[in-house]
Amino acid sequence: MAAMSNPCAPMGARVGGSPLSSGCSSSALRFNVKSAKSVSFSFGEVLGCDGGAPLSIGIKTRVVPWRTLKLQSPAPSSDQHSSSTALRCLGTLGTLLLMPVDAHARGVTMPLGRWSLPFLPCISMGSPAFEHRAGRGNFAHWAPECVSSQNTLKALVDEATGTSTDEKQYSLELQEDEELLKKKAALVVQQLAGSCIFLVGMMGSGKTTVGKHVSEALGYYFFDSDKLVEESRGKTVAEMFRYGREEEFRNAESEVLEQLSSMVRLVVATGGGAVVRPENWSYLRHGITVWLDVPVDSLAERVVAVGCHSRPLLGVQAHDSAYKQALERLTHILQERADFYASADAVVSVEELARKRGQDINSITPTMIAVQVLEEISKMLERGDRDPSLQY
Ligand SMILES: Nc1ncnc2c1ncn2[C@@H]1O[C@H](COP(=O)(O)OP(=O)(O)O)[C@@H](O)[C@H]1O
Ligand SMILES: O=C(O)C1=C[C@@H](OP(=O)(O)O)[C@@H](O)[C@H](O)C1
Repeated sequence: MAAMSNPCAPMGARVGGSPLSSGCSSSALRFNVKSAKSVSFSFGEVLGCDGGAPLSIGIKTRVVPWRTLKLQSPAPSSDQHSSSTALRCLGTLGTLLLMPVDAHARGVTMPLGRWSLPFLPCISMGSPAFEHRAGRGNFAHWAPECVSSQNTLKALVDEATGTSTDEKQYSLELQEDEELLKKKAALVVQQLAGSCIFLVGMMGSGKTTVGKHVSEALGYYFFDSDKLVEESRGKTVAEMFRYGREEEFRNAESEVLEQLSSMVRLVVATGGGAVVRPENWSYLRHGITVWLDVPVDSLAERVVAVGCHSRPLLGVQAHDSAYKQALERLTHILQERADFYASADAVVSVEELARKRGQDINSITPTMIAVQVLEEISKMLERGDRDPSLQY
């Protein structure tokens, strides 16, 4: 953003009560560039500049009530774009996340804490480095320190820890999704007639997370096949892989699936590799299989955010390039398995869901995905695609 000398000027919005068109207001609030804090702002309330240094503001993104969030910074070469992005961000209520300028740019993955507010524009104090350096990082590593020239910051932080209008709106939307899930489940549970649901998909696709929502809504039991394998062998998945015992893990996984296949009213999160063994399909076909299809870059962000130690197949070693390693490995694994996943009875494409809802992929919550899982199962059963003799 080197050439963005006065990004505020074209916006004509008000910052701290003063028109921006005359330049950046430094009286409203000054941020220490090293800072990393979350504060809440109302529309056009406060956006100051430190000694005339430009602010850059990331593209507005809907925050998921989940652990990771992808933030994108504006296109590096387009000042115009940055300005109009800034304007759009100002046009929302929300939280502004202040990031150290020299650390990270596009595609930042970070754990979310208290600042899980609906709209999270990402702002940084203008530094050419910020806009032009691609990087990834963990928010927790950034030193939180924020300096205000007035007492404004404290008020803003206080506001951030309270309940904003947006939070209310957001929790309302979450409630609506929960209601929708319950309604959908009440219908689909009849159609299912006790059949189990096996969620398949890549590691990190949300089988466990979404599966719990689906099972709760249906009044089904939930099982994570990895957990059952660990219990049956008295070792973690990572331990089994570490000692070169993938075969032992795969055998245990097949045993677990076989046992589950004779049961009813279950939602099962299968391990990402379960689909590869033909034998496993003979078990999975006792129930309804649903593929959670999540773009590979989102998968990489998620698994890196929670740490790759529990997913030994990724073989991610160095922390500083964890995302890159995970992305490469996941891409490769997906290529090998895509056809297997695609032979599931139903597919939920999170990308497609996001497109239909006009939202960012990272804003699609597990509850929304759970609704879609039931929707796809319902459509599939209505079409009569599935051989009824395969049901339990
Ligand atoms: N819809 C979602 N949006 C954002 N993060 C998600 C979503 N679903 C799951 N996650 C996160 O991704 C990670 C992997 O999810 P998990 O359910 O364990 O996947 P799987 O069981 O398929 O390996 C977890 O940290 C979870 O919180
Ligand atoms: O994709 C795979 O081969 C694996 C996925 C993991 O499960 P999740 O999909 O639950 O991460 C786990 O079974 C094991 O690490 C192998």
